[in-house]
Amino acid sequence: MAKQVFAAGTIPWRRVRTPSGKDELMVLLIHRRKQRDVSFPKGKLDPGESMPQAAVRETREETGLRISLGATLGTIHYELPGGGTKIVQYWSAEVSPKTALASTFKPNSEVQALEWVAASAARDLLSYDADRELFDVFMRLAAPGLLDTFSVTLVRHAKAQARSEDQPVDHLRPLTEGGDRQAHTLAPILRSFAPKRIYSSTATRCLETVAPLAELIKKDVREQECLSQDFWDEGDLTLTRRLIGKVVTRGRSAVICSHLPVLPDLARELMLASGSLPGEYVEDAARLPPAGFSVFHFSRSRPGAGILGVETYPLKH
Ligand SMILES: Nc1nc2c([nH]c(=O)n2[C@H]2C[C@H](O)[C@@H](COP(=O)(O)OP(=O)(O)OP(=O)(O)O)O2)c(=O)[nH]1
Repeated sequence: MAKQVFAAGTIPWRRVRTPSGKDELMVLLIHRRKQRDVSFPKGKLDPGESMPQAAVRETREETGLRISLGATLGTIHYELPGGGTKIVQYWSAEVSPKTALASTFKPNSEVQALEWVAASAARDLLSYDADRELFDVFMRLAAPGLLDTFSVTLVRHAKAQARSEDQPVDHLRPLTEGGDRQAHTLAPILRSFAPKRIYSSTATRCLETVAPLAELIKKDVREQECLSQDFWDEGDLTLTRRLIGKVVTRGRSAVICSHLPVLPDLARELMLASGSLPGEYVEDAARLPPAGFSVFHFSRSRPGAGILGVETYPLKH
């Protein structure tokens, strides 16, 4: 099979007030020294690194900006001059005034200059067709004002020990050693989406799955009975619906950890709370292996505009 090279990146954006008092959307372009081209920040994955982590790291290395990931923009593909295909996954990334001020960028051997340009002028400045197609996806979100996004990530707990004589209570089963490794692998990946809240089923295997994330981002885990399998078995979704409604209305990124049978209902509630179109994508996003997760993106100002994108990660560790 022809060589495939994986990379990840972002389209950093911000709004700037013009002298006439209007907000203008700006995007960040990078001018690379060696390639003499104009593109967006991105780069190859380090060994064992996930796409979301690489996108955040590469953006920081190339621009000095500490961003987190917004809406998924999908992947672009192009043939490399030396043979093989490059596959690059992108996200939009909002750059707040504080983040922009804290940039540590200095022209270096790779990136010669950074250029904030009006989004209306950016397309013509890009060097490559693939980047122009990516930019068109970005503008399809920007034009109707859907760039300010938040995400809700549904996580299936990591691999848990089977019920045994030592631990006969399902609710109290801990993670296996491998499950614990999965939980630690998950934490920095989930951090890429900057969750502000972590909700979990009260089951030990779910709490242990999000514990490393909670430690990493210094947030408490909000234990929710309604996310547990025991509660779900009783068949009343009233509290689950209330929780998902609250998360969507709040409009801030959240991680929710639960169990395989509960996840399809959580995904469906996300669909209903945001007035999204039904479809197989909802069930697909809930069919997760242990420690797998799906990130649902919504508009912050108009969550009722529906799910803007879903990305699913079956964690292979
Ligand atoms: N960035 C980019 N490069 C492209 C595209 N199409 C295309 O032929 N190229 C060429 C330019 C370079 O000669 C070659 C490799 O560039 P590259 O940006 O993918 O790879 P790189 O190793 O320089 O950089 P990186 O992945 O570490 O960021 O591919 C495109 O759409 N985007």
